[in-house]
Amino acid sequence: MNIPVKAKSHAYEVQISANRLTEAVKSFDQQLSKADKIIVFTDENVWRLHSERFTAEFPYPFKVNILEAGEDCKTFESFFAAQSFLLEQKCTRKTFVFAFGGGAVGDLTGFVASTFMRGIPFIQIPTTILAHDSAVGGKTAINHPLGKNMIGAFYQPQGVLYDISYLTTLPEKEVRSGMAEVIKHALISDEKWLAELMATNSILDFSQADLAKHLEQGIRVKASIVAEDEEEHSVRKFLNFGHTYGHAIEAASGFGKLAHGEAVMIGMVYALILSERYGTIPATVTRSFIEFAVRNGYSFDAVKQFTFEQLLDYLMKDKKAEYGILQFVLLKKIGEPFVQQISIEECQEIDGLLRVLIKEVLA
Ligand SMILES: NC(=O)c1ccc[n+]([C@@H]2O[C@H](COP(=O)([O-])OP(=O)(O)OC[C@H]3O[C@@H](n4cnc5c(N)ncnc54)[C@H](O)[C@@H]3O)[C@@H](O)[C@H]2O)c1
Ligand SMILES: O=C(O)C(=O)C[C@@H](O)[C@H](O)[C@H](O)COP(=O)(O)O
Ligand SMILES: [Zn+2]
Repeated sequence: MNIPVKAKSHAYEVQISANRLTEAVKSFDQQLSKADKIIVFTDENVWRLHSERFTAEFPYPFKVNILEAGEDCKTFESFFAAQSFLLEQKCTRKTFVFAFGGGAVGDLTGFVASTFMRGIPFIQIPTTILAHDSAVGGKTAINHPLGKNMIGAFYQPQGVLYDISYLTTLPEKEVRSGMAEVIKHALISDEKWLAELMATNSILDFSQADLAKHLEQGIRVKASIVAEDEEEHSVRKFLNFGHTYGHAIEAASGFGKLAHGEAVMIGMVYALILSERYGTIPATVTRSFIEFAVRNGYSFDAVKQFTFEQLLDYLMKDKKAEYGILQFVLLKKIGEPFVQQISIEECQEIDGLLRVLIKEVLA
């Protein structure tokens, strides 16, 4: 199954398959056979679990750069070390880079590729559910201690080779994190799809076929938005649903403590409460959404660990903010996102409502 991503700067495909990595990589033979070097970036966990299989399946000689796992690889230090690695390996503009891992590996690798000698080609080989989102659309970045994804570039991969048979080793926490972005794609695009997800007994143990169906649907939502607005001037903001408050919680917790999707889930509840006020989302929907989240093991404990004042500095660094005013992605109804400016006073009020609601639902 190939899904086209017609980004303005560069069109490419997401190839979704199972147990077909060799064929997928070979589909780039024309470019790869001309490369002077092929470098694979991965992380310590992915490499521990999959190096043998990957090496057997990858059809070209390559050198590997093993990164620290998780957000620890999205740092200035890791960026610098990765550039040093490429220089030490005598890489040039004829070098091709692969990102074999989750969103953290993909974000770091993409940013390194975008800046090494002002840009060398890279391909994403995602290994997490979450990466159905992160590997597509060309947002690349590292974190700054003061804020999430603060330094980065829009830089599209040459392709995305999503062999979902590599997902079977994911721990439950990462399945949950990844499914949060699937739920986000449903919330911003399709009421029926969201209802189907919410009616599922557990979203953590889909069969491979059902999971593939949801991932494909999520990728289609993302691809069509990116085709319309690659650099987030308009509709791409919708993909940030739940991220303004979510990123603040994620950054305040210390990168890597909460998985990205776990934080986004909290942020999506915050955005739903705002959507009751500015859209037509009934309060009952927000409540059943929290119940659905709790049923599937999402935790809201992180909210209690911070005061609104502690979150505010991070909130204000949201990249959608304009002239010091925060912009939230909200829903008129499920599947109909829009962007709304919200004052700091109102943000604080909603933060209070979120805390009360969580307490009530969990009681
Ligand atoms: N660029 C984008 O558009 C975009 C979109 C969403 C999220 N993101 C970013 O992506 C990152 C989150 O991505 P993620 O959740 O994939 O995280 P990740 O890359 O940190 O992976 C999560 C954990 O799972 C492990 N892992 C990866 N694949 C595995 C496998 N197959 N089996 C077992 N363990 C495996 C990793 O080693 C890591 O410990 C965040 O930094 C977030 O900001 C970017
Ligand atoms: O692709 C996008 O656009 C997104 O916003 C997808 C998000 O899921 C992702 O977490 C993204 O990295 C957030 O971007 P940021 O600009 O808020 O850092
Ligand atoms: Zn995200």
